[in-house]
Amino acid sequence: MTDSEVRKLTIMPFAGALRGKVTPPGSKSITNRALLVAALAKGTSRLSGALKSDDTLYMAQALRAMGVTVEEPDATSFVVTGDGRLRAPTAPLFLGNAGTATRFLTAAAALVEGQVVVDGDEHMRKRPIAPLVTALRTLGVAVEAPSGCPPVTIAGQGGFAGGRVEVDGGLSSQYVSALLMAGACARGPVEVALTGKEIGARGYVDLTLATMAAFGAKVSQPDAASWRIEPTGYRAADYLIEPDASAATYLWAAEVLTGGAIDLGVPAAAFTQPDAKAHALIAAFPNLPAEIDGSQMQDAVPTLAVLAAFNRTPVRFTGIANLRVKECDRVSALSQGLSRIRPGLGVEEGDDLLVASDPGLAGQTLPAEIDTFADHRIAMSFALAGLKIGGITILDPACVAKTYPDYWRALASLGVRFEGEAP
Ligand SMILES: O=C(O)C1=C[C@@H](OP(=O)(O)O)[C@@H](O)[C@H](O)C1
Ligand SMILES: C=C(OP(=O)(O)O)C(=O)O
Repeated sequence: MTDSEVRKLTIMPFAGALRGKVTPPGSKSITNRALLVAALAKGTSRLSGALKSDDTLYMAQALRAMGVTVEEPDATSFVVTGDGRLRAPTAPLFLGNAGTATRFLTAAAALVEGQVVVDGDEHMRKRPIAPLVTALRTLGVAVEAPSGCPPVTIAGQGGFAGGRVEVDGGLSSQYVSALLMAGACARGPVEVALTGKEIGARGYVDLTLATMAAFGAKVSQPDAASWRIEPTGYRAADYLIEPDASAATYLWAAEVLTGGAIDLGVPAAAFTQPDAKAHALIAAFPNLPAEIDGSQMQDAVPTLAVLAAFNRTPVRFTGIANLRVKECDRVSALSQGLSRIRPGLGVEEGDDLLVASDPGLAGQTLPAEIDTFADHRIAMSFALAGLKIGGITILDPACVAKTYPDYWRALASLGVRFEGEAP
């Protein structure tokens, strides 16, 4: 059976405690940042511990299409050789549903001499990019995105002068990261300022700044809502990418749900990514707090929401409005999936998600087909419910390839069994 033929996967409940060792793959966020800044550097950079998945392979492929040499000597390394310039690709850049690749390359395309079309799949074509387009125009970049979503057409003029730009990072912090990374290659200093004080997940901007610094960029922060980037360009570097914290949340949750012990090979405190904050909450299970603000650990919300279904008391998720513009509308997908298990288990209240917990769900058989809406995080989080409830079937399980192609193999290595062949 090929991956595309695997339409559904039923998780067999796991009676005991999950034990074993699973190393999460490399961080998607850091891999795609490092690939881009390495491509903008002069010389050869070796990225190790990298993620190889749909999102990072789309980024690598797009960089190759712009004249950068990106080699893959093994399953977790990229060797990137550039001459400090990106060239105009001969065809549109197709980036699937990779938000990072799409937003980061939209800004970097301003450095190209010639036209670049940034496009994605039907899901990406519904994900907003207008705030980034507006910001790039302020910097004098000729850019069009008629629908407010990809495709985006950039008429690159080989760079831009620099100056001050305001950007609304409310819907996505990736707009800010995109401007920061491209900013180091402008002809003069760039000041990026937030229009509001709010930003979806500030930790991702910190991740951007850390990667930029590792490749020689100089960024100062005049105040909490603005950054000044010097026109240094990037220096090639060897860079070790840490494991993916969002991927780790499924393993942490599987551990507490089954009372097991899974060795991730890296302590939670060692992660620098925002989702590592979820570890402390997961460790509190089955006594999760009555309210969880998901704004600073957004990609961990699906994990926490499914875990919350087994908590002692209900949990309200707040600060998650922008989950509606991720790979799918995650607020809706989570409430629908939970309510398929039991009506009313997940309820939307405005942009909040209310999970009506019930520890008694564990051990029951409640057949439910979970529509993943092609969203890897919906697939991976609802698989956790299947560890405790009989009859949980994940539709389109191959969608995990976006960020964690080995997910089903990782669960199987811990002893989890499936009905249907795992992709
Ligand atoms: O910068 C990044 O690497 C990311 C930022 C977050 O998105 P938004 O900034 O769009 O909320 C996160 O959900 C995404 O998976 C990765
Ligand atoms: C939101 C996500 O991805 P992206 O925005 O990078 O497509 C995610 O991985 O959960």
